[in-house]
Amino acid sequence: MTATLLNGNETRNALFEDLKARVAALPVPVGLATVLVGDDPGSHSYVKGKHRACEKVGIKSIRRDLPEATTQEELEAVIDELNANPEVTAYIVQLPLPKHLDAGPILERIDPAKDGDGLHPVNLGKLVLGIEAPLPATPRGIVELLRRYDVPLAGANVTVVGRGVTVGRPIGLLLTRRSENATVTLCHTGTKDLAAEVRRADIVIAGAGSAGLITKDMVKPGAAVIDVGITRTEAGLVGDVAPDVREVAGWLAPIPGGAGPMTVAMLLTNTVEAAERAHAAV
Ligand SMILES: Nc1nc(=O)c2c([nH]1)NC[C@@H]1CN(c3ccc(C(=O)N[C@@H](CCC(=O)O)C(=O)O)cc3)C=[N+]21
Repeated sequence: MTATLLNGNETRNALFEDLKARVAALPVPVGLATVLVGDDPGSHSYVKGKHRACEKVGIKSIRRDLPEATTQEELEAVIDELNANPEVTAYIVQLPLPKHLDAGPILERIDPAKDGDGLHPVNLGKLVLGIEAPLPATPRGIVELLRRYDVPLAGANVTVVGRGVTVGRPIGLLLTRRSENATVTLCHTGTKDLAAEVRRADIVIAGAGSAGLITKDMVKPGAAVIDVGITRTEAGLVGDVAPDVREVAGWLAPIPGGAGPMTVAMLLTNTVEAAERAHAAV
């Protein structure tokens, strides 16, 4: 028995079709901007993917590519410009920023209504409170992927590995909403017995960024396993989930082709929803 593939590429394509129709139905143009500082090859490749996605959906894409030597003040001025720019429905600042820049004040400066990532402090606060707002893109993509494949969520025991702000911290907030009703355990480097926590999970979400951390012996037969821990090596992308896990898992969202494409789909979904909200408000 080998795991059913949770196909993020196919699911993204289906979501793009839906978004394309929603963009076409809006009386106003929709625009997504990216801010990229420096020349990290990984970041360049991700940003390129986001612009390619915009093209497919009919969203105007706007790029602000800045040199490595950009100062905090210069970057803040770009944020202010994008906040004020009526062509920009939503945008993201590609992370990580170069070491001399302080990401916190930059991310807080983004207009929360234009937050493509759903990671602005105000929007994370709204998620805690259950108030509608842009949702964290990767967690939202994971929940959507599980739903599309009918992986049971209500009452499921979910073990999340990794407490990062983009995945591990917020995904529990999504999965424990009444509409999802899962029970969530958050594991991290201080967890006493990681193998035991993973072994009792119906769903494992691995976003620690530690290549091959989740091994076959740790996974309950039939469990759904979502790999979100990208490590770039000479040989290519490696996930947190060891390749032979597919022999025991019931479902597997791999790297590549799982949560990554879903993140891009949800960035665009947040953008279209921001346009729909802005339109409804006038
Ligand atoms: N402000 C910000 N927002 C982000 O959403 C953000 C970020 N910064 N910094 C970096 C991470 C990483 N990330 C990915 C998006 C898509 C794929 C993706 O589509 N991956 C393909 C493979 C792409 C490839 O081959 O490079 C896949 O998994 O199939 C992966 C990773 C978004 N991030």
